[in-house]
Amino acid sequence: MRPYFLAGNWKLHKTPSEAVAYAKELAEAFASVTHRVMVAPTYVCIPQVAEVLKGSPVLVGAQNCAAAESGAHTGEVAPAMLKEAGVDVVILGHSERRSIYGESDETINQKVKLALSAGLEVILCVGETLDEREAGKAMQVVEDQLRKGLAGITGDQLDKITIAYEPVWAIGTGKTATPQDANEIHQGAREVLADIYSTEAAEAMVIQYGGSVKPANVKELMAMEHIDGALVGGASLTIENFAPIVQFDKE
Ligand SMILES: O=C(CO)COP(=O)(O)O
Repeated sequence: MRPYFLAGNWKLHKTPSEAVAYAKELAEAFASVTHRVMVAPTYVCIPQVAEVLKGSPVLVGAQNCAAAESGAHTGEVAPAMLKEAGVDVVILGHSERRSIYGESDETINQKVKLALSAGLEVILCVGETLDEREAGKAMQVVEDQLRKGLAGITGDQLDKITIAYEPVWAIGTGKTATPQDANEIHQGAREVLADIYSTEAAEAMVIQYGGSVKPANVKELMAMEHIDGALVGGASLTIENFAPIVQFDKE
């Protein structure tokens, strides 16, 4: 059985004081949570949020990292710096990093390698745009992003990697892929992973769905065979929305 992994990506939201107050609510709400849970604040909030979540099962995420370990990279934060600041998991290859900041698969692959060597876990995001979906190329895009993002990553590193399938057209739009459509891509992604690594390795990999996940649709998404969790944006920003998502199977 793959463990469910529910993650919140706060994107460009919450000041340090707001983040700390919210982290306290999360620590209390998820003190005895059974699934894996993570929240990813902005860089400046990480040390304080990590302090609040110390001893809690809620993992600390970062939304990005530098593609270098140190040096002349103004404005960047290196994976080892994140690790020391209390980060457990880094989200890489998010569609907003790809589209707004022009990150290529090669840069993302470099980040994946550096993050793993710094002792961080990685959530590697993949997903097609609306044009690509309408052209019938969704699976092809996802396959390409997986192969390039994981280039040079060995089978024994896979337990530190989660894949997040986030169709770009479903992010922040209120449009969700149907559970069946999402499951189909997740299954295809698992077949790609089986081809690169092995069936056993692919079966063990956690694949999250992301894109307008909310309390009202989380249950049916999580019921699908190949959907093992969620990467949540907007609905991860309040306890009212995030708690029922994380505890989707609680009566
Ligand atoms: O991009 C996302 C998470 O990384 C999804 O965002 P929304 O849940 O706001 O659609």
